[in-house]
Amino acid sequence: MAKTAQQPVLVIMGVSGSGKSTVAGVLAGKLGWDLAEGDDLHPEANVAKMHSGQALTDEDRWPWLGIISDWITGHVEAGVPAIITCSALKKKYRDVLRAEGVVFVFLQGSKDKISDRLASRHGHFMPPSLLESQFDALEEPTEDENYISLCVSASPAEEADEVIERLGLHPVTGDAEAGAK
Ligand SMILES: Nc1ncnc2c1ncn2[C@@H]1O[C@H](COP(=O)(O)OP(=O)(O)OP(=O)(O)O)[C@@H](O)[C@H]1O
Ligand SMILES: O=C(O)[C@H](O)[C@@H](O)[C@H](O)[C@H](O)CO
Repeated sequence: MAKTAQQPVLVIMGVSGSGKSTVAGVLAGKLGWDLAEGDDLHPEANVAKMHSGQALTDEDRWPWLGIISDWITGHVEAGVPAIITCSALKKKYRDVLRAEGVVFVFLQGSKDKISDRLASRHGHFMPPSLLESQFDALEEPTEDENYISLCVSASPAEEADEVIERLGLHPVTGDAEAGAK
């Protein structure tokens, strides 16, 4: 079971299309917490590379993970609870992000399910053709990591409520249900 610190930082992780941005947005609204979108922190060259249909390498990802890690550390040190999205596909990437109070929220879904979602998503730089490489890179979190995993079959509001309930968080609305409306 994941340990929840007084002022946690949640890293919403998973392959492209698993719903990280969507769930993080709903959660941040319900909790009233700071939110950052990991995609917005990529160096421009990374975005251009993905847009052109090429998967990122470890070398491409390190500088980006460094920026995300700094954002996390800033919040941990200031004692400000927060949510950030980051694919965090490999254990060695999560090792860079891990800090006191960090909880990984892994959005887990089948390739078919996520592929359907990507097929109906428009206007995003990440092409659906890269999904295969995302699953190839994925190393699911293991027991020694502070994480929970969520099956991505519920609505975004239900998924957010599940995170709130399982981590014992407190929505600003006073009631997880009320925030879903
Ligand atoms: N719980 C859900 N139920 C149904 N559709 C969802 C759900 N969560 C997200 N979606 C849809 O799936 C698509 C992918 O979601 P989203 O963009 O949030 O994923 P992501 O993991 O942030 O992707 P990326 O890493 O590529 O930015 C979007 O079109 C979104 O509207
Ligand atoms: O690690 C990676 O390959 C990248 O971070 C991708 O996962 C993208 O950032 C994102 O998912 C696309 O929208």
